[in-house]
Amino acid sequence: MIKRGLKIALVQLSVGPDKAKNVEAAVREIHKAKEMGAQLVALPECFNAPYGTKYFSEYAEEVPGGGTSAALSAAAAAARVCVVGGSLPERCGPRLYNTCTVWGPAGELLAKHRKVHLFDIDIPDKITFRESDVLSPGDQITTFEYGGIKIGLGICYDLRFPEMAQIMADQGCSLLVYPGAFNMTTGPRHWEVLARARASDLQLWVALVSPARAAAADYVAWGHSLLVDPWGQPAATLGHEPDTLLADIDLNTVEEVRSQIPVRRQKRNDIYEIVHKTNKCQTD
Ligand SMILES: O=C(O)CCC(=O)C(=O)O
Repeated sequence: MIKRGLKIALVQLSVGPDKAKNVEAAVREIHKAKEMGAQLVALPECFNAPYGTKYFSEYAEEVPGGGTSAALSAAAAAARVCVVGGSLPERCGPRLYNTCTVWGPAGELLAKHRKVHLFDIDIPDKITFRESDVLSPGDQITTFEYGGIKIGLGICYDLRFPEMAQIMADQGCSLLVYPGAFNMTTGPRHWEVLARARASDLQLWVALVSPARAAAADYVAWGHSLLVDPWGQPAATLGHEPDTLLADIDLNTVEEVRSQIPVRRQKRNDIYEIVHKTNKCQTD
């Protein structure tokens, strides 16, 4: 069988308060990943700023147009790789978004995804977080093609919404990439199980990319960036230190699982259905 696929790198960056240093580190890791053979390099959620509602406005930039977008575009072009640029706080007029950009190997913007589901939770004595105090939600589902693979994008909390992943699978995705930063409460409980649920339900590859854990940060990320195969099995995983996961996405595995367990054809669309409502309002 001819091997069809893509070598991907998930870069578990250490993120601190110095934006320029964060972006420089990301660029350095993109080049290192390319040297290791990666064709697609993915960064974590909020990779250019500490994660927290009090930081979003200070670190926000126009996307594209800001310095971080320019640096990612230039790095993708110089390394000739596809870069899934984690996420960064985006400023658009009076609004702020949590936004992922994707850059092609000529430095072109291939996709832009604004986090659709904002992270608002309250677990007493553990974690209370309200992104919606400062961020606006995106209103579109985002997919793009690279290296013959259709890829779907979500950001962190988006992972909890199976309908969104289902629509991306229905649109032909074989890989879903979620830059994310789960925490020390929900990380150990849900990070891996959610990735495995999406992968096994939809019979596709799922990649989660976290920042490295920084014990002194206001928000302590769980780490454990992870790739799950279309059987729902972890194919590779990191600890919580800064590190890069390098792995092959094999498209044949998608077809193998889908033909051997044909749930996609066995769905009962006569009794249930998921509907994608395209939203024509987002203009920028
Ligand atoms: O869903 C979770 O438990 C964590 C989500 C999160 O940290 C985020 O959306 O940034």
